[in-house]
Amino acid sequence: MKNKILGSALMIAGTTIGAGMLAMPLTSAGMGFGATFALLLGLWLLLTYTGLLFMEVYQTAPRTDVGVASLAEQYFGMTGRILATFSLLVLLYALLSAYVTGGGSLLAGLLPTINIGEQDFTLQTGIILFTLLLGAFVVIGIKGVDGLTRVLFSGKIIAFMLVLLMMLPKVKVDNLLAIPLDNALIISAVPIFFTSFGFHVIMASINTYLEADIRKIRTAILLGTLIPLVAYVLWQLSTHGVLSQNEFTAILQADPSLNGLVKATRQITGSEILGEVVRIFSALALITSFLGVAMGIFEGIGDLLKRLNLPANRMSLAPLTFIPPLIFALFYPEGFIAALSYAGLLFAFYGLILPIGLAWRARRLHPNLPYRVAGGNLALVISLITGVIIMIIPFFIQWGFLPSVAG
Ligand SMILES: N[C@@H](Cc1ccccc1)C(=O)O
Repeated sequence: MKNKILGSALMIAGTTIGAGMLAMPLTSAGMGFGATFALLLGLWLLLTYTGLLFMEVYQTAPRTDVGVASLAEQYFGMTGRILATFSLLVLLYALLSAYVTGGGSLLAGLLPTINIGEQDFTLQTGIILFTLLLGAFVVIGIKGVDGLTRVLFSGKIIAFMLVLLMMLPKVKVDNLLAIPLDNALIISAVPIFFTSFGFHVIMASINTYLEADIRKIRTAILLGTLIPLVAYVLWQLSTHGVLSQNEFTAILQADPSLNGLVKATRQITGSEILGEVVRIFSALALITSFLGVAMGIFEGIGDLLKRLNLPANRMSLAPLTFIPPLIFALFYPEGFIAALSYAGLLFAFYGLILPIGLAWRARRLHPNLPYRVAGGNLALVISLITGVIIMIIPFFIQWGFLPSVAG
């Protein structure tokens, strides 16, 4: 029994820790550790809260194995179902695009320069190779992915420990005390930090797996979100503490990508090995998330095609899953952070506004549910306002009202 709770907590932590974590140092390079820490705590609280809201609403589901789209239909009719389904699919596509651009950038850093005519195609080659190699596992099926994930997940933990072990002793207090270059950067970074705490796309599976047992799910959510919080704080402590703000932002200006992070680590610490350990850790984090999200799209589109009575086999699903993110990545090979910001926009809907709406309705219709998340209407309203603000931030950055973050 205990095992299932722990397993669920690890699934939540595994889904949470991904590209967002890697993007964090890039986006927070200019905002100092203090503000970074406060932002981490606030967003952790917010997203744990909405995770619990999903669970509160699940108490009213007719069976233990209904998906979030069915819950949305139960409370908001067909419109609810369509909005939930499409926001989820577009969210997953945006995430996959981020993984492909990020993974491609890391892989390209290892390739020799590839020129076609005058043009440098190294990055594009990295992107295509990354997608083909890993996409193949997804197309072959869940068995291949399960095996690969186990190996990679252990590797990811070991690499992370190594990064911390090598970086924490080099932390300089002066670097941690650096004040933000511009206070508005803190607001610009919110969508990325927010997306880093996302896991809510697996709430339905967790509910089914733990047989809708509220106490178990609650423990799994709390533990599963605390692990990423601790990991993020330590990761930010090392990057902010080691990479001095001025040097780091200067290197990122020249190369605002994950490869830039690797370069900065190598140059500032003077350690070739540390740079490569950061590269390996980043690659493993991207690959494990890529596999999970790609499978999610594969299944989601499969369901959709079947509902529309269209053929759903591997040969039709593979291009539908991988071509859209590949097109994005080839057109915006440096769009790692941009793709994550789009993901943040959709996730603000799926992970905040949707559960708030569902809980609001559920509380009116079933006032005496055994479990209710603390905070009452005030918490619902504050979270809703935060969700709307998070959705607006990327537009404000685009219109020049807010400074843009690296990438
Ligand atoms: N938290 C994940 C992204 C994610 C967002 C929303 C839901 C699921 C996953 C990451 O950092 O990569």
